[in-house]
Amino acid sequence: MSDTDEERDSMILSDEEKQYFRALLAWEPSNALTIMRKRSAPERPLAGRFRVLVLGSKGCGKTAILTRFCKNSFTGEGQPPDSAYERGCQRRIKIKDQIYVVDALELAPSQLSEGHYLRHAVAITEAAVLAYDVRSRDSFVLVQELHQRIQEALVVDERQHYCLILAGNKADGDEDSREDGDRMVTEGEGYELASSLGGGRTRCAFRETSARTGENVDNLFLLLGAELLKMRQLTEQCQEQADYTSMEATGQTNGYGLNKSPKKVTKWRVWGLLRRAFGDAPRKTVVTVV
Ligand SMILES: Nc1nc2c(ncn2[C@@H]2O[C@H](COP(=O)(O)OP(=O)(O)OP(=O)(O)O)[C@@H](O)[C@H]2O)c(=O)[nH]1
Repeated sequence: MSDTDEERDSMILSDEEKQYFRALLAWEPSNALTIMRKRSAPERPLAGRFRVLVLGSKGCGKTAILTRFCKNSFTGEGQPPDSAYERGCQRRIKIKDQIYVVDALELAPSQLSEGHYLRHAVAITEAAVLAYDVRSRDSFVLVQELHQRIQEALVVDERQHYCLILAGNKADGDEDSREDGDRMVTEGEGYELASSLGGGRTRCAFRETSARTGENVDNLFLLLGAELLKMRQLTEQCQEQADYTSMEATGQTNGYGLNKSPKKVTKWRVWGLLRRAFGDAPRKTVVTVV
């Protein structure tokens, strides 16, 4: 490969972009202490880490969701967001008595217009919160586009997993208040979209959230975390099965006929396992909407 090809393949990033992704990849607890929500639980060894993207249209409440998740506060409707959380935050969560760190990263809508940003962000994360504003039809439409673009950004790797959760934010209109009249997307439409993003036997769900009241905000990340653990376990099992089948096949090449090499047989068996677990997910990736 020539230098020019290499340059084309690699991302050309501005200093600010480099800083952003570097911070994202090397975010150590010491850096995050100032912005991490203080927990009273004693320090325990980490069982793992989840890297989660938070995407959505301008003003749908991405920073507010992160501020609620990491600091358990809300700056107030119409107020500028807490700048400490504009690009992401980090927080520990507990799943089945184990402690995990969530690295949550926000991509600004301006960054979404540049394809390489989203591609790179998807490549270094395992899951995304697709947020929309229940008072904005446009934000709901954008979420569908984002889903499509994430699919395109996912690397062609049969073992890669990527989980999604839909979040219909600002679902805090009081029945008697003006806000409820502002709602443009019903809860039913949210459920419908979530199931269309899944399909087959893939579990489809979504949550309506409110960064203002805190409703379901923690749940978004807990659900994603639990789903990622399941996906990791499944990937591991598939890998083990693939290794085993590969070894088996190497010793019995005669049994597979002319058109099926041991490698192909292994590939099909792995696919069989994934399909059995998740139904007819897209061919290239396993995308789960929890
Ligand atoms: N009522 C209500 N207002 C919210 C909620 N979440 C965010 N807001 C308000 O919506 C506005 C935009 O919130 P942000 O968190 O800045 O939205 P964002 O998606 O990060 O915006 P960009 O970074 O510009 O893309 C702010 O005025 C928030 O106070 C919510 O759950 N309920």
